[in-house]
Amino acid sequence: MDLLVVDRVVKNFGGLRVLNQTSLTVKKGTVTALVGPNGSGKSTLFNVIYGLAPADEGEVYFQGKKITRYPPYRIYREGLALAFQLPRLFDQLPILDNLLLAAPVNSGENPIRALFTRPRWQEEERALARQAYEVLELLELTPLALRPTGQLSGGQRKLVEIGRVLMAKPEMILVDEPAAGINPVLARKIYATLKKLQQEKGLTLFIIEHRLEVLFDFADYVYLMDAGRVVLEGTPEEVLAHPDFYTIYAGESRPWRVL
Ligand SMILES: Nc1ncnc2c1ncn2[C@@H]1O[C@H](COP(=O)(O)OP(=O)(O)OP(=O)(O)O)[C@@H](O)[C@H]1O
Repeated sequence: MDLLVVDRVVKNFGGLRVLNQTSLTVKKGTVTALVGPNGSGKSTLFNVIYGLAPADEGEVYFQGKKITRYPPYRIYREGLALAFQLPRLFDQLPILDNLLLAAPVNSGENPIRALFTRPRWQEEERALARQAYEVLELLELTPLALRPTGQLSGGQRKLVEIGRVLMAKPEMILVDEPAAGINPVLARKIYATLKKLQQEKGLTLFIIEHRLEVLFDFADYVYLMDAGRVVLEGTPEEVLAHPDFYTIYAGESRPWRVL
């Protein structure tokens, strides 16, 4: 089943056409990769999908519903979340609090209602704490739960950002460069965690990444973008074996591929 459908999307910035009739689909329960040279339009496509930049033409559908001109908060409520490349976290607060603050609004936050519905919001708070600890466990961050988020490494911050997004129990997450600036061992750990989310929680992941040597070991399907268009697609093996892949992607032959 196609969870996300991008249909002939056009996005212009001034005189520059950044997305040029971009079309692709993401199947439910897959890890799908979006790769391409710098400036090919990958992040712009994520911004259009997530409602941060309105499309000039074309449509975006999520679970069969047209979401093209929805604002981000409505898209989030529909079950599609974006994990930012530079995590937006409260550095003074512990990891646990960052997760609790990311949870959808609950009845205890309205002081008048809270006065009359105490048992209910207390139970909600307990359920949220249980959920936050489940997320921490899944990301193997439990020992750091009470550590101020500002003290974490870049890779750990990315995991907390993914945890923050998981608190909304999304169907699908757009992840922009989870391994950027991260050492190879931690990059692999982040991808192993993402794969675990797919396998254990049935999550669908759509990931932009330049670290192909890590990404392609975990992806089920790959789209290669160039100048605002999808120019190649298939399994990682099919895409890597295509004679044009390296020319389009890097303009040279496999310097980064560890065989
Ligand atoms: N808000 C904006 N205003 C003007 N131009 C923009 C804006 N956002 C992106 N662009 C331009 O759109 C083009 C595509 O940018 P985008 O960030 O989508 O590419 P990308 O494929 O994600 O690149 P990278 O791999 O380097 O992150 C670039 O030429 C960029 O300068």
